[in-house]
Amino acid sequence: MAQTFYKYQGTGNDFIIIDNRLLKFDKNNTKHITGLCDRRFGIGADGLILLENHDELDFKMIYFNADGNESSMCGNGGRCITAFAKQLGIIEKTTSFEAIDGIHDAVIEDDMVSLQMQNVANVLVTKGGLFLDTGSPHHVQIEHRVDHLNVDKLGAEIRFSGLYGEAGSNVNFVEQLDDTTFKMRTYERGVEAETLSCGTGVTAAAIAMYHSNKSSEENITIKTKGGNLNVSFKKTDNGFENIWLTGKATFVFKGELS
Ligand SMILES: N[C@H](CCC[C@H](N)C(=O)O)C(=O)O
Repeated sequence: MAQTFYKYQGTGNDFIIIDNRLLKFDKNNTKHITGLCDRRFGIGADGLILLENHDELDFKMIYFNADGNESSMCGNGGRCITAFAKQLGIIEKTTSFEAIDGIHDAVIEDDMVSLQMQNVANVLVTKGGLFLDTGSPHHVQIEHRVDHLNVDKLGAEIRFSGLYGEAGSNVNFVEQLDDTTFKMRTYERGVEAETLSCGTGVTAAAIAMYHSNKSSEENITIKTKGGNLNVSFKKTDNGFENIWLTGKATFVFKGELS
């Protein structure tokens, strides 16, 4: 029987999402996942997400980058799978689900989804910027103007520089607009190109801007090519807690895998 797929986008970060509660999808077929994510020979997406059953929670999220490899947490994907779970009738307005970095709560209101992110204990100084892990690893550096940057080139140089070992890191370029607003572009590991937004990256940038005293607010708006995202958090003695990533998550179309 053909498998149905759903295409979602969260502020321009786009995903193929599949209801895999019957465990029929071959997670080890990297070539198949890469093919589905290919923008010419396949459906086209930055990543592929599986929704599976969980013993106690509403569902489990499994995330693959467009390179076909299972990856670390995807913030925009977490927002989109929440909207997908509502579309399937698994949840109403709130949920708790498990992802690779732990348990996430989320709240959905119309097409806006707020996703709680894992706490962040450390923000490290690195070559040219800051490094932190918000469920995925992120290099964050401040630029005067991000619009004119060659993000694919600069991002790849940092991502493959060895600065972050074999695993590498996502790379974020941030421009300050005012005390609570920043513009940002991201080179995404595993997509190996600029994406229109990156949820864990936006979260990292907001925290990095507060950490470096560029903002004094615990509620920051990040403008990305794909749309605006909001990050709220609480600074505590243990770092950053009660971190919420909020933005639109939209169903685009559904189809059948051949
Ligand atoms: N490419 C990332 C995972 C997806 C992150 C991004 N799509 C998000 O919304 O957080 C990585 O390999 O670390």
